[in-house]
Amino acid sequence: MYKVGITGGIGSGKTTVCKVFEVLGIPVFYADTEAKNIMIQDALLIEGIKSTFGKESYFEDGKLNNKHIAGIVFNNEAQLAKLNALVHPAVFRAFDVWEEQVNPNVPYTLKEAALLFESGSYTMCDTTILVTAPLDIKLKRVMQRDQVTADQVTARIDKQLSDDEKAKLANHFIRNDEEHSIIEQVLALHQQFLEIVTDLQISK
Ligand SMILES: CC(C)(COP(=O)(O)OP(=O)(O)OC[C@H]1O[C@@H](n2cnc3c(N)ncnc32)[C@H](O)[C@@H]1O)[C@@H](O)C(=O)NCCC(=O)NCCS
Ligand SMILES: Nc1ncnc2c1ncn2[C@@H]1O[C@H](COP(=O)(O)OP(=O)(O)OP(=O)(O)O)[C@@H](O)[C@H]1O
Repeated sequence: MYKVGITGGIGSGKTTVCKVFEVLGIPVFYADTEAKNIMIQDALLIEGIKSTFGKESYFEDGKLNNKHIAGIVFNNEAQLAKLNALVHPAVFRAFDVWEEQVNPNVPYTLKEAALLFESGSYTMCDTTILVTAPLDIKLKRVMQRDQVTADQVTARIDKQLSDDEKAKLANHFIRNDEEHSIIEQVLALHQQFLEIVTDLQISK
């Protein structure tokens, strides 16, 4: 199955863009959401997180204490590396299981991941899309969506590759600012992917 990786900095709008692809019938694997599911379901991972970041990493009802973990890892590179090393391999495995179960008649699948390039998972995709938006728009969107401060958003931005670095690795681009329509850009890319997949099938 042809695999398209999609990424973008915090608040760039990658999830919003993926919802448009879903309307076109394209299955999307949401790595960030999956990471959160695994973090409350996988007993070994839960143990690893508790022993690394403390028992307060979980509430009594088993829910993840996002704020506690975010407060530690986004202020300390070494702690973030530990969290990534615990969570990312489990997310890679979950993607493989998900791919096996996808309807084989769909033309391609999308993998949405905030850290597609940083984690190296782009190497397992056939092509990639980078969603970009100006910094002031990203800050405004995330502060409004998550009720957080500009400093909290900036702490995460600082832990991700810059858009310039990501652009060197990306194959396709979607601009999600106030001047460009996401829908038109998604439709154009969808058409391109359908043509690529058809060409690949003919040359088989
Ligand atoms: C630290 C956690 C608990 C904070 O939860 P919170 O609800 O505040 O954030 P959420 O998961 O919705 O992520 C929002 C955005 O933060 C940024 N972000 C999340 N994790 C990371 C990370 N490891 N490194 C850099 N940025 C990150 C991304 O832009 C992401 O889209 C959570 O992000 C987490 O468990 N992260 C580790 C897993 C991970 O790496 N996920 C991302 C890719 S699989
Ligand atoms: N073109 C747009 N116009 C208006 N609001 C938008 C647009 N694109 C995204 N948003 C809003 O901005 C916020 C961030 O978008 P979204 O959640 O899709 O970003 P993301 O890149 O997935 O973020 P994160 O990395 O934090 O998961 C959301 O509240 C979304 O509804």
